Amino acid sequence: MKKNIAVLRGDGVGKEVSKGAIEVLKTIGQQFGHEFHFQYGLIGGEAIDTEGTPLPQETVDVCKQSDAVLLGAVGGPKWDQNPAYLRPEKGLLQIRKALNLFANIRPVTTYNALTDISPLKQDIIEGVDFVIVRELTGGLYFGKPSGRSVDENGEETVVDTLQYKRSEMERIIYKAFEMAQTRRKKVTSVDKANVLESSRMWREVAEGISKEFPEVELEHMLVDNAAMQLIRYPKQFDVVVTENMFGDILSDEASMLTGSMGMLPSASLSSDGPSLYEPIHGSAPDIAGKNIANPIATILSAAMMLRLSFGMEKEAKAIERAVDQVISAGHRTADIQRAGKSPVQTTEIIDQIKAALIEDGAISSIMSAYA
Ligand SMILES: NC(=O)c1ccc[n+]([C@@H]2O[C@H](COP(=O)([O-])OP(=O)(O)OC[C@H]3O[C@@H](n4cnc5c(N)ncnc54)[C@H](O)[C@@H]3O)[C@@H](O)[C@H]2O)c1
Ligand SMILES: CC(C)[C@H](C(=O)O)[C@@H](O)C(=O)O
Ligand SMILES: [Mg+2]
Repeated sequence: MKKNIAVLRGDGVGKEVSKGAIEVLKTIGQQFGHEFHFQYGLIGGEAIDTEGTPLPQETVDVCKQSDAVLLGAVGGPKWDQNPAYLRPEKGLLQIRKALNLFANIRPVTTYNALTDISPLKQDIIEGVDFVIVRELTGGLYFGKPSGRSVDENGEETVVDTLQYKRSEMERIIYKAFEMAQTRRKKVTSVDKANVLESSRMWREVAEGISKEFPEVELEHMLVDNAAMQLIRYPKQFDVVVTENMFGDILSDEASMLTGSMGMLPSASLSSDGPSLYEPIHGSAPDIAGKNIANPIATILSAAMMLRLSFGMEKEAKAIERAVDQVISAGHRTADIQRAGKSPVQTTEIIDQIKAALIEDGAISSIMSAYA
């Protein structure tokens, strides 16, 4: 198969981790006979510096012409004091809107080999396997009005608006039910219905859609409780669906069940065009440029791209198996290494994953499973 992949490397570790995903995709292409063409676009801080905007039109065009988009991460202290329209993160929100990436799928799957670095008891995290379905193009991030003003007494006032259309709630909750149908048939809808009107409508919509999926169990959970339950007993979750900002916060928390922010991939699915794949983490300025970032979240995001955008299930599984092999063999970047053991560098673990694909049989074991 021939596929065009738009690559937005972004800032900080975004560049280092996206390199890993590209190299792994190239290896998969060679091994399975696919032609992946990579076209690069600017986004975030780098785009501000060179083009004067966090999302140049050319980048949007490259993405729209692609079959899927791979993104590293944006942001960094250099741009933290910039006005809102010149923040790297603005570019990320704009590309999500421009490509209608309404559904952000964030799978949380723990690796048994990594339970040794968790402060949680092994039986709590072993076998955790759930998905956060985060609404991505609405809510507080996009509601209007938003901004500052000065009232008649000269006092500064600020407003952000949590706004949703019913149809925006319907499509994301529907997606969650569809996914639950193919999994363990449970949807946990997370909201703050004891306070927010938007959450009360969210609950209504969830109840309505659940009637179309009689075999899927629906439960409602308040977001503060959900934050606690994620740590107390994460195995209770199958599909968690929630609005934009709750999903952002809960997924960073959930990443620690897997050991690190550097382990959690994501897919941002479009309603009408190419989808985008990115790690859930940011540009990690504290470790950028040191060759120590964990590229696995981005490599697993590439696997999601193969599965969800290209229908390449075997290829996706081969990557997941290679990652598992490398971690199980004890090769770990600093964020997931045990105290006293020496970590491997970003470029080393990328090479090890590529080697696991080719030499150590991750591909051949997948091929024989499918034979
Ligand atoms: N999707 C994105 O592009 C995205 C996501 C989150 C944050 N950001 C931006 O990134 C910048 C930094 O934000 P932050 O520090 O709050 O969040 P962050 O996710 O960049 O980092 C949080 C912590 O996790 C660690 N970490 C993150 N990714 C890692 C990896 N791959 N390997 C090892 N450790 C990793 C970092 O070192 C840091 O200690 C900000 O400008 C923020 O807006 C961008
Ligand atoms: C950088 C920021 C706008 C972004 C978000 O909140 O969506 C990030 O935290 C993420 O999770 O992708
Ligand atoms: Mg986030």
